[in-house]
Amino acid sequence: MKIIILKDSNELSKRAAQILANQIMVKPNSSIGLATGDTPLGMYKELIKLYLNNCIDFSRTTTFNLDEYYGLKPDDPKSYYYYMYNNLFKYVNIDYENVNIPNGICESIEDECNRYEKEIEKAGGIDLQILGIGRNGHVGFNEPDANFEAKTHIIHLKEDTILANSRFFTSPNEVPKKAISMGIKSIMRSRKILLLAKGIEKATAIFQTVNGKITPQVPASILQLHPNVTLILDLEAASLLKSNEINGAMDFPLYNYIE
Ligand SMILES: N[C@@H]1[C@@H](O)[C@H](O)[C@@H](COP(=O)(O)O)O[C@@H]1O
Repeated sequence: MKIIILKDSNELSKRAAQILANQIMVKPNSSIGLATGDTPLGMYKELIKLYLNNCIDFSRTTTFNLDEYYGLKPDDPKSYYYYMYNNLFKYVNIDYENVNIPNGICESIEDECNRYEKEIEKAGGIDLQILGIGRNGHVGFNEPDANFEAKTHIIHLKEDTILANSRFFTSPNEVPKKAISMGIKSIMRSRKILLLAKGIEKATAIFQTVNGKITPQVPASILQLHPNVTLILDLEAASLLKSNEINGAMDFPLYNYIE
């Protein structure tokens, strides 16, 4: 694991956008795995700026979103389709043919999950997967007690996730109880992974991800087994990491990574 600690979320967003833009510059037909939530919003803003400055061309890029709420239509303002459209896609030259987001209103969940995995395969796998992290250590919507062998599947959301995500809804009751999410196996097959975390409420999950034992109770801990993972953290999310506790996760003492 490579860990980059930056002083605030603006710096985090800029750095993440630079890494993503570099991936597309080096390989214009890259497949990029995208995440939603509050954390990557700044990165999407930075990507739009880079696009408007002619620094990035999305025309040959394929995207795969990690997840979608089950039961929400794409035009529902709470859906992840709506989020992606309004926070990135409508501002850049992405070809909608190349945009993939699980269909939250599919007739058959099984068919939809199989279809999604086939699309990832057809695209040649994911080159760079962006991840956020839940405060309980979930990635995508792979909740604690995760099945590390799972590909795209339906997930029953935990109470903590429903509560945490209720900030985007008018009340916790409105938050869908299920979601379709790429599984841990789908995520672990990505060639590179970039996990972003900011804020003190992510500090424990980050500590466990980097330093804890690999366990389905902390789904993100499986990333310790991935050969090419970079964590970009702000100071608060990194605040529980201490250089002498990091178990070789970093090549250098922590302070070398604070920029
Ligand atoms: N399914 C998403 C995750 O992909 C995201 O990482 C998490 C954290 O979101 P935030 O960045 O808003 O804390 O929220 C949701 O549960």
